[in-house]
Amino acid sequence: MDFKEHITVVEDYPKPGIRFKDITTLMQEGKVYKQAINEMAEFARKQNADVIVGPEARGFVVGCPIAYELEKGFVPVRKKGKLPRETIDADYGLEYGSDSLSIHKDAIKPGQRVIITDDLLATGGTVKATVKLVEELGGIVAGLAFMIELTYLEGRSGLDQYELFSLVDF
Ligand SMILES: O=P(O)(O)OC[C@H]1O[C@H](OP(=O)(O)OP(=O)(O)O)[C@H](O)[C@@H]1O
Ligand SMILES: Nc1ncnc2[nH]cnc12
Repeated sequence: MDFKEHITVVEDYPKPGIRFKDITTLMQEGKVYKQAINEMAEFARKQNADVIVGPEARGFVVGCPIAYELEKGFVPVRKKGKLPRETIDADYGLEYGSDSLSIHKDAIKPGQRVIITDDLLATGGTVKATVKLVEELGGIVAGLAFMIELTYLEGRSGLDQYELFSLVDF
């Protein structure tokens, strides 16, 4: 299936010079969305995932249905201040800003095999902060799965030790 033709490129959003890859048009097509999730879930299954982790907000859009399909748990990584119990935090930068991400301290058990999912890999700031949180809790990062990879931003660099899967390259 050609997933790329269902992704809309929006010029100069949210800032001049950014070509925003909008997955909402792909999500509107039920069969296309399902097929995209199935392919990502297949990767997670092959990596023997125990649990799926996804960063707010678009990481939930891909991570939750993958977890559901595999009958595994889903752990949300949220922007700082949004999780109600004790957290650990990590700062990060992204293509159009910077922020801080949090995970509940008891969300991952040491030795669990974790797949980190998100809609898109750009600079890699978000996924690297998420990897840091998972590893700090003793999780094993068994793979990283994205719908989209912006290869020109080289977000992969520094992630060579992890299995990385993406459905579509720009
Ligand atoms: O590789 P990076 O440079 O870190 O960029 C990728 C991240 O940017 C977007 O999220 P954003 O922070 O815009 O938040 P949202 O999902 O809440 O829209 C996207 O969903 C990824 O999480
Ligand atoms: N170009 C882009 N399109 C959509 N989401 C993004 N997150 C970071 N860069 C992005």
